[in-house]
Order: sequence, then structure tokens, then C-alpha cells
Amino acid sequence: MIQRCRECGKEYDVDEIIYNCECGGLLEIKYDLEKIKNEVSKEQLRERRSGVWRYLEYLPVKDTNKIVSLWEGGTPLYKCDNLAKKLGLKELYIKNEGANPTGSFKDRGMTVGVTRANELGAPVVGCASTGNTSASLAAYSARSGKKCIVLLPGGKVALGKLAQAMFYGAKVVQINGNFDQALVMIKNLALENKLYLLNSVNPFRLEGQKTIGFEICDQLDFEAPSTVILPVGNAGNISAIWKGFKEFKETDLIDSLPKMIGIQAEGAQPIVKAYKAQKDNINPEDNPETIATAIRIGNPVNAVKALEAIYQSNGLAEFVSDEEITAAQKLLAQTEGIFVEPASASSIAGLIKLLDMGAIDKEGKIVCITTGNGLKDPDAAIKASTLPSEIECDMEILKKVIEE
Ligand SMILES: Cc1ncc(COP(=O)(O)O)c(C=O)c1O
Repeated sequence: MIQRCRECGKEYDVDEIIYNCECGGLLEIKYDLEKIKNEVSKEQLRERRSGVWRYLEYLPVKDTNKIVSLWEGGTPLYKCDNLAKKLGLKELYIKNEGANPTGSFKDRGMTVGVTRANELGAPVVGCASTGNTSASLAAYSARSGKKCIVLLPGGKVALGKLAQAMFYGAKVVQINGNFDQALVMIKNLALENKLYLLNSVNPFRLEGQKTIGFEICDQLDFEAPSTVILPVGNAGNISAIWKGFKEFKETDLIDSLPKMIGIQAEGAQPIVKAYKAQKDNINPEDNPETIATAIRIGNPVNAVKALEAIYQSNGLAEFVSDEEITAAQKLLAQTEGIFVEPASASSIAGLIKLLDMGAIDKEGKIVCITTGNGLKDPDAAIKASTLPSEIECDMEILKKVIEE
């Protein structure tokens, strides 16, 4: 197991604390997959408890006594026949990452990232966040007795996430700026050795998140779906999940790979613009804006990895408007009983838009990943609803109201 630069190929020991290669390239964790292939079988995996650590051989941990876990992963893959019927699809699934311990997929990354911090003996961890990363890191640092520092874009974090970060005991700092600026600041602190950085530029975090790909195949009886659709912000998750699918294929646990489709919000779509121009990198956007605050990001650090995942998988990237996001959020809640936050609903909104455009095979096995729980952002849901009026305690009035 080593850290390797995906630009120049330079290798670093896994115990070296480094976030980018000397050449500026992004790092990736590489394994001896031939060895893993001989070590684990589908049957052995199946005998283990579900969750991130079911896939231990594929994870960068040396000392299992150092694992920090809240039993993350093992999230449901719902077959959504009501929504499939409405959209004219043969097979549609929702992988609901909102069912993780702190309510988002970030927990998969943090169990591995904070375990790594434990192995390295780092007493302080930190991140910049649009909300969910901070909630998750705060929880895992509390569990491992570490100090946690989080930088948030002031006034732009959903209430539930802010409440979580504060309540788990993190030192929360709001800046008068956006996520991209917060990330530059926290990274500077990390480079001055003030903390161990757990944003998705840290390749160890992405190793935990790749288990979403593993788990989808596992839940589909070791078959890959034809298409995976998910929201894209800082672009770590799409890169991580693609890595997961590729590693399962290279170790013969699946025999095909899905198309990876990334969805961004109209007001924050650097990756979509790069994809549409068939470029390998983005032009950062200075003033990202969307109701889906989790993906309100103009300069995603993992953009080149994400674009590679999209091109390699023969996938695509598309944007959706805030109105489309809210409509999809409601539709999912009201047809399948799954309440997700706005960023997560962008994957459903993207599916609907791409179906209208004729860009999706209706006969395929489609998985939409919903990345965060709807309770994270009650304001968004309340704003999109008509609040009930109060009535007198009178049975006749009540009967009239429920018939309306
Ligand atoms: C709910 C939710 N969905 C999607 C994303 C985007 O993930 P990524 O930054 O890995 O692209 C985030 C990131 O914060 C998120 O919180």
C-alpha cells in the first residue's frame, strides 16, 4: 500500500503526511490488488457485518485496534418501483446515505480518515465544510478524543449540520467567505502542522467513501448497476466511488462497470462546463450559489479525478436548477418515503432531466445516490411547503379541513 501521485507517478510512504504531490498533483492510495484477490472471496465478505469495515482488505489501515467507528455504512439500497413506474424505468434504486450515523456519506470517509489520524498520533484534526463534513468530523473526533476545528462559510450552512458540529464539541469558525476560501485557509493551517486535514483532498478519506461502490455491488448480488447518478460538489465522492467499482472489477468481484453521472447545481457547475467542453480540468467559479448548500462549491479540488471518472466510465455531467431540485426532493419523499436534503435530490432531478433529454437507457439498472438526510436542512423543506393553518378544536371544522 502506497500513496501515488496521479499526475507524475511519484510514490510516498503511507505514513508520510502529505496532501498533494510536490508537483501539485492529487494523491491516490494504491494496493496490491492481485494479493487482495487471493485473500477475499464474495462468500467471506458476506459473512462479515455490513458496513465500511466489511471491506477491510481494501482499506488503508495497519492497526485495526486504532479503528474509530460509529458503525457507518451498511445503508439501504431501496428498490423504488413507484418512482420507476412514474418515470418509465425498468429498475431504479436509491442508495440512501442519509442513513449513516451523522446523516451523510461523509461518515464513511471519516471512519477511515480519523482512524488514519489515530495511527499517525495526530491530536488535532480539521476541515473546511459546507456542513456535512464538519458534522461528521466533529462526531468522529469526539469519539476518538481529538480536538476538531471546522471552518464554515458564514450563514450558508444548513441548520441541522451547524447544530451537529457545535454539539459534538468542535471549535466552529464561520468565515466571511465561501467554502473554497475556507478550504484554502484550513489547508494553510495543515501545512503549518497545526492540524491533520480531513477534507477530500486527503486520499485516505476517499478510501472510506469508495465503499459506497462496493456496497452497491454487494447489495445487487455482486453485479454492477448500469448507471450511477450522484451530486457533485468538491468532487471527492464520484472519484472515490469510481475507484471502488474499478477495484471490485480488478479483483474479479464484478465483471462490468457502471456509467458515472455527476449532477451539479446550475449556480455551481464548473465540472459540468468542463465536461461539456470535453476538457480535463475546470475553470473555477468565483461566486457559486444554490439552494443545495452542500454542493455550493466553485473550485472543486478533486475536479480532475472526477472528470477522469466520467470520461473513463463513458458517463456524463449535467446541471439542474434549484426549482428542479426542490421538485425532485418532494417527489422522492412523496412517492417513496425517502426524505433527503436538497443536494441529494439533485441526483433525482438530474435523472428526470436526462430522461427528458433521452440521455439515459430506461432498460438499465439505475442507482441514484442520495447523500444526506432531509432533516439536515429543515429550512429548505419548510420553505418548499405550505405550512398548515391552525384550527379551533371543533370536529366539524376538522372534517371540513381534511376533505379540502
Ligand atoms: C449532502 C451532500 N451531497 C453531495 C456532496 C458533494 O460531495 P463531493 O464534495 O464529494 O462531491 C456533499 C459535500 O459536502 C454533501 O454534503
